[in-house]
Amino acid sequence: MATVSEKEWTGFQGLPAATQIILHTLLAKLRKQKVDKITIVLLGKGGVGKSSIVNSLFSERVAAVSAFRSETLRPRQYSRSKDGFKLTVIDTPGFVEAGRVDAALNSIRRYLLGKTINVVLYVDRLDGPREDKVDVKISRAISQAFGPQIWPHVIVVFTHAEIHLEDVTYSEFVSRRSAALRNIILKESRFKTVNTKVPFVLVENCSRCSENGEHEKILPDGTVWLPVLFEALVDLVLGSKKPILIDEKMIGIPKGNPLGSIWMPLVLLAQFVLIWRPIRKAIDRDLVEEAQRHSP
Ligand SMILES: Nc1nc2c(ncn2[C@@H]2O[C@H](COP(=O)(O)OP(=O)(O)OP(=O)(O)O)[C@@H](O)[C@H]2O)c(=O)[nH]1
Repeated sequence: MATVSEKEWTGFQGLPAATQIILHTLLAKLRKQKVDKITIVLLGKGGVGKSSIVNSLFSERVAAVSAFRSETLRPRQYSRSKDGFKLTVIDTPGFVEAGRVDAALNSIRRYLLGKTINVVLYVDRLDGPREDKVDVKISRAISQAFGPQIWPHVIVVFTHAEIHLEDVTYSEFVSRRSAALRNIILKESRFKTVNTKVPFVLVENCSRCSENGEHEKILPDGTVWLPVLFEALVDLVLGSKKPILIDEKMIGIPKGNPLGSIWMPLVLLAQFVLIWRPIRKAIDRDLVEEAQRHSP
């Protein structure tokens, strides 16, 4: 059973004033379109910063984070409300172990069954070596687990985005990394909507991240990333992407065994012809013989 906590979005007040102004504008935009709630699901490998994103989004330490062990052993749902708007974030355990997609993905999709979501944040680290083969497996697994229709709801989030490079500029590095992952997603997802690009956002969750004069966290190129993340969320939600219901049809969890329902009458008929009819005949024969033996 998931832990559900729904509280006032108090962390909002702790955000830098400039960020609050942008978020107020975004909330007004949502209100205008009569959107009073957004549900986000975080997916990705273990230790890439999913729980830290929950904390960054709420600007409050709601999810446990550890550098040494996985704190999210099962999906957990957090909600915060502000001025009639409710933000729900579902944190999930990493589903890739030693480069392989593991059973955690199955438990995640079962947890999500019956839930309506707006956005999936597919999280990976920007730093570190590229693992195209693993990215292929993850993209394929997400498509198989939720169906290709999930992809228009996905934003790729690269964490650990405060990196300092020597041989290449920051923007070049970011565009190479994002293009590589996007291409993999487009190829593996069977998501072929023309002109659709999977959006991506850069995030730096570290509390020691560089700041601008307004105390907003910034990336090496000066981007204030938290408002950019919220803008991407709102753009996706308002960009005619209706919320998606994770139902049995979508995730392919069968209600029963269809093969069983086709074959069962034949199995019963075969049992009747091959087993019960001969037994019944033998019993009738025995009864006749028994009656003949006892007759005078
Ligand atoms: N420098 C830096 N550290 C980060 C960032 N995001 C997360 N971390 C650190 O990475 C470690 C793992 O972060 P989590 O948020 O627990 O990662 P997770 O994906 O939720 O991990 P699981 O629970 O194993 O799935 C923690 O020590 C975080 O402080 C980031 O953007 N930059």
